[in-house]
Amino acid sequence: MSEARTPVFSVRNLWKVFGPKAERVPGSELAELPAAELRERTGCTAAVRDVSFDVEKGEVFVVMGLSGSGKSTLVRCLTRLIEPTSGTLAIDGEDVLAMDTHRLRELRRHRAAMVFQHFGLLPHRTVLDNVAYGLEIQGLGKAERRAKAAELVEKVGLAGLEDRRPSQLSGGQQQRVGLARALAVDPSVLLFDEPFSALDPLIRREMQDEVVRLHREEGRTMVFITHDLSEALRLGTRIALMRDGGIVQLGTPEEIVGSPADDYVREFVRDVPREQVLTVATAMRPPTAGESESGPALRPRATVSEAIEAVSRSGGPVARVMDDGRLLGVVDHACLLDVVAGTGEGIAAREVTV
Ligand SMILES: Nc1ncnc2c1ncn2[C@@H]1O[C@H](COP(=O)(O)OP(=O)(O)OP(=O)(O)O)[C@@H](O)[C@H]1O
Repeated sequence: MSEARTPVFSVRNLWKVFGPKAERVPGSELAELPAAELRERTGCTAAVRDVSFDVEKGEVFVVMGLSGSGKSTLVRCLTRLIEPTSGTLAIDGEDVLAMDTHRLRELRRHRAAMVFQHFGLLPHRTVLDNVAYGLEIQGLGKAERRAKAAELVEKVGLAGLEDRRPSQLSGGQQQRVGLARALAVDPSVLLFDEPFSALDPLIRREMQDEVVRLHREEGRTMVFITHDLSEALRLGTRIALMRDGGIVQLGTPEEIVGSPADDYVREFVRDVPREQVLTVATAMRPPTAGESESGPALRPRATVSEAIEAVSRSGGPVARVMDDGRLLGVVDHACLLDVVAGTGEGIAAREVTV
């Protein structure tokens, strides 16, 4: 595998079982038991069950699921804040389970920085010093770390508040300090544990925009835990949907909403406005004679909702899906309505390579 393609995290057959003699569960017939029966017979809880995935460089990998599905345990296993029971785990190709204490500390400080829901700020330090803290433990000189911290404070939109203490900030502002502090060490991956769930909806939205912006501008790799489906759909390059410790589906927002893997996922995404998630690349069909000449042009990533607007504004029968001047297909009223009504053939049947 070439270096550019090495995943940031590579996780295979990972288990975390809490309880007495936990290591006897993975791979045995106990592993097949439903959660309640396993608990009854052994006193153990399988918080993470045989999970495998890669986190690719530059993606926002969302871990989503209801309370108790195993999200926090899984993400804490990635830096061994929780020790996995079995399986393999690598960061940038390096075996995390083989790391000694020193190397692990280095991993958590420099390579995989965590942003928590409870910001974990130092109450007696100013905003600037809280951000500089991560650099202090890295051994940077005072002037250098204050300059770098000031830059980051500005980046997360807190310029002017450098000298305040955390208690003098709103929840959203405190969360921005936490984010700036995590960014200060320039980690290869940022891990977010439900960072915005305590914030009110407007501030939460602002923070989500901040994550989208960071991702777009810096291509940061992020692992983001949430139990909120709309947050997952908004932020995720891919989403791992967890249930009872296992991943029931891993895919793009469009795949999860357009082709749910089973009834559980289908129920989970039932109320999602499909036209806002599914793209014209999914909805389109081949053009018939004459259709390639006119009609508004859309990018393949345009949502069905945007296509509906374009078609209705143009008054014509179709919109064309174009990529770099190349016609990929067209969408007409019927294709678009199929998506809204959920009566289409589904992504798998229709998928067109773009
Ligand atoms: N230290 C522990 N000892 C025993 N069981 C635990 C421990 N930590 C977590 N669990 C159990 O593991 C399962 C997964 O918990 P986890 O906190 O990972 O879920 P979660 O999806 O992050 O939930 P939430 O959204 O509520 O934070 C739950 O059944 C939980 O009770």
